[in-house]
Amino acid sequence: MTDILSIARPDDWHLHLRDGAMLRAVLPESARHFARAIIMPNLVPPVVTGAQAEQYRDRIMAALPEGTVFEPLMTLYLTEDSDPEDVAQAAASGLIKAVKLYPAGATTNSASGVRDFDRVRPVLERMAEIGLPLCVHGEVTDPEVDIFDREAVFIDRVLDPVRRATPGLRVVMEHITTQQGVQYVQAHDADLAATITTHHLIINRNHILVGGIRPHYYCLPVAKREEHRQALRTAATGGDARFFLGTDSAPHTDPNKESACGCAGCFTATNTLSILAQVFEDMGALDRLEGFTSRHGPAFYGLPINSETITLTKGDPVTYPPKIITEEGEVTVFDPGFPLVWSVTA
Ligand SMILES: NC(=O)N[C@@H](CC(=O)O)C(=O)O
Ligand SMILES: [Zn+2]
Ligand SMILES: [Zn+2]
Repeated sequence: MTDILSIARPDDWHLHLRDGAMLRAVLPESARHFARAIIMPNLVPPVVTGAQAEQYRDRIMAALPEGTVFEPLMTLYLTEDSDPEDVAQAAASGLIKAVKLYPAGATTNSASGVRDFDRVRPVLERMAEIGLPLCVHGEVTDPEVDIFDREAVFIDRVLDPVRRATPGLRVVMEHITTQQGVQYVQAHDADLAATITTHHLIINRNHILVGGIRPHYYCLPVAKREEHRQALRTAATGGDARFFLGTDSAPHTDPNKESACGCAGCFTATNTLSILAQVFEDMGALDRLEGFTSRHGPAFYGLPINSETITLTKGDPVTYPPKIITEEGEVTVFDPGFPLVWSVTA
């Protein structure tokens, strides 16, 4: 039985760091274990231009505790007014590693997102030319579509047509939650990949709703039926390089979660690696953890694998703070519902 595991230092390919006091409080939680992260641009106002991304990157670096090494990989928020030239320049300078597509109204801070896909065609075509990936929040916003079907319908109605219309466009389906998402990735080539979150490997929709409503398990896309969670676990642990970790760790203060209209997002930065080690052990796939956390993502983004390593050790139950204290309020750390026994020891 393996109880010590050394892997290349992980990266997080989908992370919300926010700004100001929240940024200062949550950044150390990610930087402790992760070398790099794709930083989501859904601030208020959103990070749309190269200049805004540069300023945001500087604020992140300024918030980094002394002696900590962490590289934020910046993204731009795609709007109908995004300028293809600005996007291309930000990519050429190495500042940004992707552009993020939010359908307008699909999730937290997505009001500036895309309504009419024809209006972003010039940007998408430019991205295809230069090989810059598009990260997609894949849910339709049509009020007629049931919230549990919004990802599957998005694939048919939006994603597949956009990909056909833009040959060569590299796409990451962010935080997939369905069997349909897994199958869509498997059916295509290496230009299409998907991130999978930690929490979607742990919870299904019952965890949110049975025995009382659990606001800290509410995120978007919302967790689906158990069969979908099983499909995600099989995909994440199966060794296919098109699936990699994007935690989607998304802090909201407790009052904003525990509310009559609670915000969507699970905060998993603190205990993600302990949880993932348990998932991979349960699936008999500990030898594939490194691929998911540390190798597949860099391969897709064309970046080197981190040369440092971290060590996971199985032993006494891991203690972690149930809440992170911020100047804006407390943020509850995701509770996987079982004791964690894998700790990051080095
Ligand atoms: N995942 C979430 O439930 N929330 C994210 C937005 C997102 O990734 O869709 C957030 O910014 O809070
Ligand atoms: Zn999203
Ligand atoms: Zn997200």
